[in-house]
Amino acid sequence: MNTARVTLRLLDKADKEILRLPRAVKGALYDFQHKFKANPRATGLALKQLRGDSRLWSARVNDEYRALLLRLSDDDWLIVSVKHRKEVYENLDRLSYGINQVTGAIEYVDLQVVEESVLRRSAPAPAAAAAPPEPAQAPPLFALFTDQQLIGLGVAEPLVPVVRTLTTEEQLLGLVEYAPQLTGEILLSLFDGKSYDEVLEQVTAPVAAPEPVDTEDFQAAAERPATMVTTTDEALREALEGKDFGRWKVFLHPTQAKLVERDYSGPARVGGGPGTGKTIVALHRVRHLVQQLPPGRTKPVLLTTYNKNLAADLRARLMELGGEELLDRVEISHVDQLALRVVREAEPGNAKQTVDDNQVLREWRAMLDELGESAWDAEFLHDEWTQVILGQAVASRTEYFRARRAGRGRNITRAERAEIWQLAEKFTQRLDRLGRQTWAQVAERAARLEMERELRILRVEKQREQAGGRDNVHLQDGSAGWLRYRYRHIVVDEAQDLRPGHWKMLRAMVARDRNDIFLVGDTHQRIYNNQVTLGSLGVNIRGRSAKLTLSYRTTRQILGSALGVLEGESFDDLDGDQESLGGYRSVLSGGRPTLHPSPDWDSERAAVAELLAEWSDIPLEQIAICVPTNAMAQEVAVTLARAGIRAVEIGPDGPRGDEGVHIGTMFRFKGLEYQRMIIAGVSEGLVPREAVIQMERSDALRHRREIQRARSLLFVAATRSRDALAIFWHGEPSRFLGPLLQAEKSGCVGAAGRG
Ligand SMILES: Nc1ncnc2c1ncn2[C@@H]1O[C@H](COP(=O)(O)OP(=O)(O)OP(=O)(O)O)[C@@H](O)[C@H]1O
Repeated sequence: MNTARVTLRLLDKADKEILRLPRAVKGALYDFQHKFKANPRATGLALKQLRGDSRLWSARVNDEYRALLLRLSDDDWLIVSVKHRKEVYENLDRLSYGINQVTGAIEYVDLQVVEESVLRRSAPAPAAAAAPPEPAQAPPLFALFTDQQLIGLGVAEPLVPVVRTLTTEEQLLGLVEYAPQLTGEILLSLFDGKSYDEVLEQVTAPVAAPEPVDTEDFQAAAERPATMVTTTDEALREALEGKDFGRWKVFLHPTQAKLVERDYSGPARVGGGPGTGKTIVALHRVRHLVQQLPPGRTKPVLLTTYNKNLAADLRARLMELGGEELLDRVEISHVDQLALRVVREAEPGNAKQTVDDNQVLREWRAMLDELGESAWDAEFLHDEWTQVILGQAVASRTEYFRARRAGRGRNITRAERAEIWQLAEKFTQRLDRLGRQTWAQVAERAARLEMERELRILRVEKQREQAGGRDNVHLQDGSAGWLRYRYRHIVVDEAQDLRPGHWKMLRAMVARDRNDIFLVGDTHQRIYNNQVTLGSLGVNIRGRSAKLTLSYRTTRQILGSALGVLEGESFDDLDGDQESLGGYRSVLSGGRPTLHPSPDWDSERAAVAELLAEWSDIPLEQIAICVPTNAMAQEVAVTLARAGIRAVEIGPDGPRGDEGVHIGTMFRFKGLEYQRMIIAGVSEGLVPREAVIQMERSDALRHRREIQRARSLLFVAATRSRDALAIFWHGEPSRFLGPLLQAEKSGCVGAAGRG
């Protein structure tokens, strides 16, 4: 059989129509693609060119349904739609396809389908999300822009007349559902108030074709990342299987695809707001790197992140993406585990217990109490020790006198440094005596060990070079293993929360070569105090930094409110410069976040239980409740139990059970995602904590840093939700809710379910 020569692809958005097909037709479509690939001209398929059109063909899926295909070249075919037999020939003039001049992507538009979708939404409906109430005769939405401007931004040309008819947000959403991806992004950005220039820069430029576009060359167009297509059977089968079929596996956004496939001359970084698919990009990048490897049985690619939970999630998703075959070439490990392994490998006798930050703080407090030392607080000393002394691998008192304390808060005198040094030394000895070590110590130790190892590797390489490249130099290290870099590529997720020691360790684990380190992260979501400048840690990302801006998770309404939480803060880019969320957007729409004040904590919990009862239309596991403290999480659980609502707490290792609404502190929600989300206890004094508020007078810099961290925590919590977000508080609302409350007062926030 000559199956290899036929290529059959599926265009993004065609799957939307396909999902709506009757089940039996989906099954038939799956069989169809096999038959088609075996022989497109088999009589049963009745392949024929549509009247008067050179590229559009139809083929028989079953008695009733036909696939519409674009013929890209001889035997390269693209499914653009699957329609009922009767509809295929009726509206041929309403079908339009072409290559977008701006992006070079293949676009297919069925005007009939788009117009019907707009019309469906034209019925008078309750006022939608961010829009002001519609006047009786609303003006066209895009009257301010000329056709040429819209087309120049990348709007699909055949849709421009329909765009002209839109007067409401609902109609616009109707169009966006069936329009090519870029058209939707552009129109929603303009609708949300962005200027022409902003859209050009933030939406169009990142996906514009770098070369002049030949609008007749369909095969070249199919290969561009801008054309969102899939080819494999597996992907098509997934697409046919159901609603939640994992589009992330098959239809990367063009900006995502470019980052996945790019060849980088060194370390590269991808930033971007929550839900923009950074993790998805990291997973695809891993697969891409593995595909470039020579055959073998080793694991030269490391995929790492900052905690156990997230690492387990990465493993599960990578398995989904590429199965065992992919996992066989990738080591997945959370970064602390990796560091601990390095330390244990070097010190097999090290049986120390590694303790978390809470335990260490308790130990600091105990020591200060015993010493009768009241001039210093445990948190300050712990941070100073971890970030300055361990973070910069400060080895002596003299070095500590000279150490940089950038971003560390209040200035300290030389005499104070001497005191801190002495206390830190005492503390280290105390931990040693107790047979304990902290994760920061482990990271620093691992970094040192790996850096020494790298030096040995470099020395050997040099000797070999001097020996004229002959391989007669002993390459063995002390443990008799071959001395070489541990990995060929390292991919890091949630990079914003790694410690300096982690970065130094990772840097030394991989040769400084092309595509050595690929990291994704968002500093707006940094929830630990690990601010780093990657350049100073040997990870030079300058000139290889990019940003994703389209959220696939949250609605525009939730995203807008979440951004309000960050108002007034500035954030770094992991490398000493500033980073913004400019261009951050979504094409998903839904209700506005709702605000629920209560007089006290008891009534707030009762109100939470009431809302949950209203939300009984979806499984409880799709809902989460996020609160500021562990104690509050437990209290909410008790209230819910009394109301007969099942709940599970999220611990450090994930949810502690299978059934029920998830409850946890804000720290636990990183990397998670829910259909609906409740954030409770967002009161002043809890978010931010009273202790942080008090710092304003005693330590202004630290106060500012902690305020930023508290904002980030709330931002992370608010952006976990896909469809609905409800914010509860009692007493005075958190200062971070200011912009939301303001918006509500001025009528820009919806009243649904307001408490
Ligand atoms: N190209 C895509 N097609 C469909 N869904 C996508 C795509 N990219 C991402 N998603 C979905 O968007 C959601 C968020 O993706 P992901 O977790 O990778 O985002 P993130 O940027 O890492 O978010 P966060 O910073 O909040 O952890 C996931 O449900 C993912 O499946």
